[in-house]
Amino acid sequence: MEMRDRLLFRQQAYVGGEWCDADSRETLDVLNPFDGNVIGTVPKMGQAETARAIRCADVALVAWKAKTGKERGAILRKWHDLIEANSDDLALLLTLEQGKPLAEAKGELTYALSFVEWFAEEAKRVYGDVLPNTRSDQRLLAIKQPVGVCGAIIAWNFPSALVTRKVSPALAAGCTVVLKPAELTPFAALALAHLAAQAGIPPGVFNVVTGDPVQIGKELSANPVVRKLTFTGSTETGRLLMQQCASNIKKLSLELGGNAPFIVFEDADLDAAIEGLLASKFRNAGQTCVCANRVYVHAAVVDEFADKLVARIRQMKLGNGLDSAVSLGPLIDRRAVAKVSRLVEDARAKGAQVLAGGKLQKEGTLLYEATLLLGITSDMQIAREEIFGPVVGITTFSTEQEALAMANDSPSGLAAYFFSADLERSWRLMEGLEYGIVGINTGMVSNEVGPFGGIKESGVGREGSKYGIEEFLEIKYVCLSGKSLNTSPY
Ligand SMILES: O=CCCC(=O)O
Repeated sequence: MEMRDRLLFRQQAYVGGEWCDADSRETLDVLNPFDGNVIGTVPKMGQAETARAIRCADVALVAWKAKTGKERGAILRKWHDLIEANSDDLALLLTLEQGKPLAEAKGELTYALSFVEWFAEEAKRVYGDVLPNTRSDQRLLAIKQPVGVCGAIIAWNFPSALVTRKVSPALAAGCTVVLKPAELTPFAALALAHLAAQAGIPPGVFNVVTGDPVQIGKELSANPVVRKLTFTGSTETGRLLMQQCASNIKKLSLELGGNAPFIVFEDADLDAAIEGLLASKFRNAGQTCVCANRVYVHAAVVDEFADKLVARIRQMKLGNGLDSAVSLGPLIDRRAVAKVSRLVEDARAKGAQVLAGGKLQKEGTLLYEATLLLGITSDMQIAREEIFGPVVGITTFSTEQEALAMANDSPSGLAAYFFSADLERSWRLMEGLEYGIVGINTGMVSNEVGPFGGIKESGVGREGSKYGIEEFLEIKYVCLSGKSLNTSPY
């Protein structure tokens, strides 16, 4: 399969409107997770190049924030249209570097586009407020202004959608951005930067630096010119970035790990629950922060649920994402395989039944089979850790209180799901779940309209939605005082 426009395959970083190499000329190899072949290389940049990109973003900020929201929105709309026109190529690139099946890669592009479209429109809807006076010789206002230069660091699991979910609201608000894609999946972001340039996003407004995550992350958090850092990735890295940003009290948005409970009550539509679980759990081979992670099924229906689920799991085809029959791609790297294998082996050793999968399809590959484990208990590692792989582990419960207590027994608080036909129970559960996102009778909650984000150790801030642009705006309170204001004859 070939790309129609090879120019989208950029192997240099994009800084201040120029395509450039690392000062050292060093590069990093990017591998196809399906076969381990090198797809290409990107510059191994560090602190100095990041500082340069920040300076470019700072210079570009003056003119970009001076544009009206409508003008910025129109440029974002052009970016949207170019991404749409090139989405087959972009999806191909995504499958090559990330491994997800091509149909899912196309789905990710649609999802990525939804954020650009949404924030192109939101750009013109940034309102302030006229506040009630406390004195008759004063007038009070709250106006909203762009935060300034923003750093963005994204994960490897959604290399396109995470770019647009962060960059579109930032640009819409009038901020400029220096983005670091994941070392494992940099090409999607570079292709999007290429299209941004074509769309007329001015030099320096959107910069992409590739390379050493530690050095780039340190500079983006320590450099005082960067006024906000937005990050998607692990809780561990989020905690470190939060500490680094504390030195200059930088504004932060963190989309961190989840450990989503998925509860199936005895009154649920079991077929719908199975479809919901498959959609949630096996999206991107289970490598999604909102994936169902701990599955709780009521004792009265667990056997029927497990039987039906095994049948559906056995229909899944694992392999090369470019093969149209494949519904499950490889894991991202050896570390991911090691983690999934450790969790499955620990559960098996402690008595879990393996009803499907439970191993690599072939040693030496990253192809981990869709797996179903029954009899998960709280002493097993899989009951506490985020799996980030195609493994369903079922725990049985008997009462609503028990299910809710187990669901909330986690330091994470991103997404939670449950299936029930009982309206009052649904309302109770929705309120009781300590999560930023709740899916009721669905396993798919992500879209541009819903505020995406977590509570507890899953992060701070919200992305997408009407709230997403607020993360890139500061409120300025204005108090205008004047003697003639209270003597005005009008
Ligand atoms: O894993 C992070 C993003 C997942 C999503 O946006 O649904």
